[in-house]
Amino acid sequence: MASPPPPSPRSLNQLQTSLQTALRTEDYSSAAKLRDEIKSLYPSAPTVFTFSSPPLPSWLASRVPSLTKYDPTLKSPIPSFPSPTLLQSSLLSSPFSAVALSRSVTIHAPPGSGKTLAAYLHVLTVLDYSLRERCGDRLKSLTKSSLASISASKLQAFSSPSITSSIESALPPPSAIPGSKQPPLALFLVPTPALAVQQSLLAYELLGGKVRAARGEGEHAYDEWVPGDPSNAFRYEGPRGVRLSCYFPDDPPLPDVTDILITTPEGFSSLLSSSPEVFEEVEAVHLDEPDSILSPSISTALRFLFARTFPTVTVTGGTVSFPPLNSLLPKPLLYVTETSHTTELPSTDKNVLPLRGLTHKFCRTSSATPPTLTLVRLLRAMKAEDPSTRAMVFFPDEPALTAATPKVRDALWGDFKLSALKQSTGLDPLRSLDDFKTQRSDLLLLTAESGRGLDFPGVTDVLVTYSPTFEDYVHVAGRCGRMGQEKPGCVTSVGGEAVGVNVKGVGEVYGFGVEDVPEPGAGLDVEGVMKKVAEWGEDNWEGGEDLDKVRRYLEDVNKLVD
Ligand SMILES: Nc1ncnc2c1ncn2[C@@H]1O[C@H](COP(=O)(O)OP(=O)(O)OP(=O)(O)O)[C@@H](O)[C@H]1O
Repeated sequence: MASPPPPSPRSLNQLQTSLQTALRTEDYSSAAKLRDEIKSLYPSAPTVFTFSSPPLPSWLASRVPSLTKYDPTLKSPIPSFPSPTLLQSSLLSSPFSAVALSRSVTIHAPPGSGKTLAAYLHVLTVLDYSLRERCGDRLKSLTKSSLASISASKLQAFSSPSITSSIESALPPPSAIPGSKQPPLALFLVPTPALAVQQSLLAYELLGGKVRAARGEGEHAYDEWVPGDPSNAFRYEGPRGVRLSCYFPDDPPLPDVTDILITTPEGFSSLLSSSPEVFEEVEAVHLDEPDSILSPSISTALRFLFARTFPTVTVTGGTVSFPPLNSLLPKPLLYVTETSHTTELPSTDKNVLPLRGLTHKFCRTSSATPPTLTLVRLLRAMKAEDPSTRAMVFFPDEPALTAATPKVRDALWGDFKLSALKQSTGLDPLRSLDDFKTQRSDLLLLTAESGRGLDFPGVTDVLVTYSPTFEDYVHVAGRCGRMGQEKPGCVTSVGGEAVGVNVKGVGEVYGFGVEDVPEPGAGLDVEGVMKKVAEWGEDNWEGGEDLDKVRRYLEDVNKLVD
């Protein structure tokens, strides 16, 4: 059997994050070294150093670098997007304004490389004229009809962007817009409701909104409303009052005025059958992760839509099967990767991208130890070695996730704060996501399906408890080691022999080696300690720590062994 390939180089995501940190902290000598390292690894990659490059409308070019995000280790917010990633650079330096503005762009890059922002930049550039015209007309008609009576706060609410969603209540409700119907100009199709909400918040901020939240704890506490914050609405020059809607099946009807619709394939199908007129003015369509959203019926519906409204189509994917996509998309196509932009059709069916910079491990569970016990022991060992461990554990489906959650929560009490993302049965999936995102929890249990495309800061470890498809492995592994994270990511598969064979198979296709790690034991001589405790009596026992370990061992056996 072929020996495993050498370990991947330091991840591009990590290098770019370190470069942005060096620039922010004005450490220019490190910045120069990092820039040279990136250049030597990707000599032919097109580079654009700022968002102020020609294809972006000026309001968007100034908005993007002004947005800020929370970093738990710092007192004040830091820029979310100080400069383009290599992928965004590649898109910005491509002839997208000339070739692809009225056609399609496929953006294909590894997880965590900044595809989402790239897609929104592209779609908002395509919509620039129509959005400004629509929003400008709405404001004009409001001020004309009621300028004398309109209050400053009403005007402000009207000219701020808004999100309508049945599952997101953190933002103020949109003010009513009098007058005729204005159906969506853009349709975003994403795999899950959670991802739709996550993306709508990005779009909301790009379009002049600010997601207000008290962040941080103790000495790091601050309110995101910072006086003079460059991302506040006063400095925003783009279209005002854009209406975003996240729509899901069984939601109330879509608001009459919706400029941008973000939905799942199920939401799209349900709208298409109940009110097809909603799609009559669509100028731009974004398909996120085509491999997971394009069923035959969705493809047929989209083909019909493309033939009627001739939209520009933007596709983003970490894994992309090209033949079905190419037969669906309007021509000509532009293919953008981190290192190239080309109109040449990719020669392979699936463009395989390296999963750089991640460590991949396999822990084989013996038949004597239940997998959940091994999982718990692994997580404990990770936390003991590095208290900043933040982990995501993937289960094959919701029943397996639901069965494991209470056991893992009890067993790891005191080690981890746990959230579980149960898409269909959970009480509040968004609450779980928010807890993990804002670092109120440091362990998230979920399924590959519900975790598609979700972005969390600082995830050091991903644990996989089953044999995913090769594509799913790429997606779940890609939840750690993302842009914005300097710590390396580690993916550990836990299970029987078949799980090991599967992950090693993925490694052969994607070019990474898999390290075998031993199953963690109880960490003590249980029988020896029990014997001594029996001899000495519990009250006279002096090896206190060992006794605690024995107690924990017995608790684990009770809770985790079925
Ligand atoms: N220019 C930038 N500078 C700094 N951080 C960025 C930049 N662009 C994106 N990011 C951050 O990088 C992280 C990953 O981005 P994003 O979620 O777009 O990745 P992706 O390629 O869509 O991943 P996936 O395939 O998992 O969906 C996010 O936290 C995002 O905010």
